[in-house]
Amino acid sequence: MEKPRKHFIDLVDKAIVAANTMDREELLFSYKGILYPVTVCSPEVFRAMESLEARTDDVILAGYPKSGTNWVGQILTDLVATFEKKNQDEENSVNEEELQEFPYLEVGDIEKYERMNKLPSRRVIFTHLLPDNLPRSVFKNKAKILLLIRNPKDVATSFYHFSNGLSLLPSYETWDDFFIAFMTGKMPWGSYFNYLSEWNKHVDDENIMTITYEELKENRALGVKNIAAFFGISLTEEELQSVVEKSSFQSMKENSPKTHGAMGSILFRKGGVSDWKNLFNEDQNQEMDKAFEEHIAGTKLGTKLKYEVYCRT
Ligand SMILES: Nc1ncnc2c1ncn2[C@@H]1O[C@H](COP(=O)(O)OS(=O)(=O)O)[C@@H](OP(=O)(O)O)[C@H]1O
Repeated sequence: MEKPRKHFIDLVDKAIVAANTMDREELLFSYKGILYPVTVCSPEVFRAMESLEARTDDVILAGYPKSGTNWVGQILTDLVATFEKKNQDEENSVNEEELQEFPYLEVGDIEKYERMNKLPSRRVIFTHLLPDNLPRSVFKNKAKILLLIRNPKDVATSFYHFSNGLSLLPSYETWDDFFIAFMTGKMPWGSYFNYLSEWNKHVDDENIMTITYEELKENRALGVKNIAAFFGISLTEEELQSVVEKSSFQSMKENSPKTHGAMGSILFRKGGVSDWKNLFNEDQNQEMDKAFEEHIAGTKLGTKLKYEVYCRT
């Protein structure tokens, strides 16, 4: 990921230019009852996505927006690239530049999936989508999925700052306005509580591993090791250590002009745990605690989130 990701940066830059000419009300569209940004998604692309032929050796990262998908995505991309590099003979080596697609499955053009069907393994794919909105072949062909979740108060906090920083998303005059929209699911990619409930139905699938943002924060080296083992990526301690080092917040932020262009300074914001304490008032805390109790507490994903540790005052 050290090389500039031109395709990524170009796509985001074009979307920013388009969004700058639009009214706030025009920025999102609804597809199957869920909102998405018009500048990077479209119904035509969602329909074309069904033609993706998922493979058992695909490396899929699923995470709601702001749960750390760019972070874990970097870890996965680096793990796969390191593994492929040492296992590839020179003659069959492929030009990585030509192979690059925008890493988020649902972002691109209608021909993207036909191109992806021709890419060699292993493909690394990120997505913010609900399980039911993924191409059916993902579950049918038992592609491996790493499900990333983050405590809902920090997700909301991160989403608020991102919405106000990036013109692709509707901005909010106040945190209180954003909080209402978040709690009522009027967010791009839908409600986070619904996201957790829907993915919770798959949590026991043998091809799914769940990891939390907070556990990765606490022990990145262990997280990287577990992720590599789940995908059957066998690397030396030194190689793993290099992946760990390159995925520190500091290192990714410094490298972000090359990897993310203008969006980098907005995306790599604080990269920590508990920033929600700077925004939530007492009523909002109670409202989210109640929603968590109603929708997620007691489920496997709910337990994994350690709400008592990360979300109580
Ligand atoms: N290396 C590393 N370590 C720790 N945290 C990191 C890292 N990289 C990104 N981040 C933080 O992840 C948040 C962005 O989440 P996403 O990448 O899922 O955003 S997006 O929805 O795909 O735009 C966003 O969280 P906040 O800082 O709380 O806003 C990023 O800072």
